[in-house]
Amino acid sequence: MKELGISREVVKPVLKNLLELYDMNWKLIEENNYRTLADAIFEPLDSKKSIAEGSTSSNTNTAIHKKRRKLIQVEDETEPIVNLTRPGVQSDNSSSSVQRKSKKLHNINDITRGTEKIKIPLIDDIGLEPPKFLYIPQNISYQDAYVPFSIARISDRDCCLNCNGDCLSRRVPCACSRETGGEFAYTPQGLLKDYFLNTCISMKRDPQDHHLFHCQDCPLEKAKNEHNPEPCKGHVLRKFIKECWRKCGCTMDCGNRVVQRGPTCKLQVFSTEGKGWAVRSAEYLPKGSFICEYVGEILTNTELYERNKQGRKNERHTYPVLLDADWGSERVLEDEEALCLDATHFGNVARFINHRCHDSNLIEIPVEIETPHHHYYHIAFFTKRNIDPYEELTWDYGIDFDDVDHPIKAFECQCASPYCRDRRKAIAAGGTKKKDSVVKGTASGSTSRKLNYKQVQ
Ligand SMILES: C[S@@+](CC[C@H](N)C(=O)[O-])C[C@H]1O[C@@H](n2cnc3c(N)ncnc32)[C@H](O)[C@@H]1O
Repeated sequence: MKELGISREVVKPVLKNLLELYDMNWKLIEENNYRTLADAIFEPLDSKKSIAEGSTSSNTNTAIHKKRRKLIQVEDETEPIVNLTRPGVQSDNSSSSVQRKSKKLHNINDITRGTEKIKIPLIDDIGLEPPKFLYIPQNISYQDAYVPFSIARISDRDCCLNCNGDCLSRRVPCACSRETGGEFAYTPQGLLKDYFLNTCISMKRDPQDHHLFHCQDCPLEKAKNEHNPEPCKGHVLRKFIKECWRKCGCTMDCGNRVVQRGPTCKLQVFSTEGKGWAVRSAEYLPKGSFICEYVGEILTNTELYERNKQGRKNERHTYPVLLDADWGSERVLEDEEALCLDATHFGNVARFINHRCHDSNLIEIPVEIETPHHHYYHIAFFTKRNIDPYEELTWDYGIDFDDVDHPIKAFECQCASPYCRDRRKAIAAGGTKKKDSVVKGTASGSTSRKLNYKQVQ
């Protein structure tokens, strides 16, 4: 304790109380590197500080937290973190299921089980239920999804067979830059270029200002109401990043291969009060940094609908992501081509990233890697601005909190954004927000309210 700058005078009375409480059993106090003692010292300090700051945030980067983190070393849990429910039965990942259940802290040294190049610890300060899922570093088809990767399906126009080394250092950009207008989306430092990132941010923020594609037979509307679907509300034709791949002559170090190399920053999963598990980075991240992909099972929309139906009564999904960036460009999509990613049972670190309305610090961008056919693609998260160490990483799920028919039911949003779209909270608090202050039409039929958000961007 002295090493942490805690004086004898502070330790002594706490220790005395603990010994009395534990019938002089030293073993209980020594366990986990004197964690009980540390908790007993820090907890009253933590709560005093939160009261003084009027804050209940669990991730406040205070000196106390720093000291405590130093002491509480992450245990190496050799047990797999899975306790997988049988296929088809949803595990409950709603915020209610991730509430504080016991005082036992579930720290894990590396949730990836060595499947990523980096270790991703799970740090529990408050005693949350451990997550029930299996970590996978890459997407995998559940059953019916049609995801054909083949050399023959990549034309010579869609790859750079004759390149070698690093495509970014070529004087004339190669064929793989065509998707991004003849310029690569990445800088030599591996960040997304500003112009590209800013266009993606603007398309997400103001979809109504961009071209919407309307499907003739919208898979989303069919999932909501199979027999009498409403007309398609429109999908934004999203901008894609295109990375070099197997048919390209460049090396794995080529600057146009960022997402496929996997996460590299110091990510951590941590516990929060109210939102369950969350993700942060232990290091500073400049604007345009790649964080991770959204990895999960590749499902057809029908499979997702079936899963929702089965799980509806008592359990909830993590938030599945529709791969709808190109849906409207085809007249009718076959069912096995309308896909989504579901990270409920199998997923990567992205399944822990929480939602924040409008001013989230991450944005999800479609990435073409193995196939030029946009029924299937990757979803990659990039930072929208510079991010300080230990800031929670969030993205806007695009939820329409008013859409009661949506296959995925919205949760009660606790994002704390001044632009929060969840009107139920405002109404419960006696607010009088009117329906006409809402503008329909983001991708996936989600809703966005017209606020002064633009002015703060
Ligand atoms: C993709 S998961 C995110 C990780 C999740 N917190 C966990 O512990 O597994 C989505 C779920 O997290 C919770 N969640 C995410 N963002 C939230 C928010 N802004 N407010 C409340 N709950 C949130 C909801 O339960 C949601 O269904």
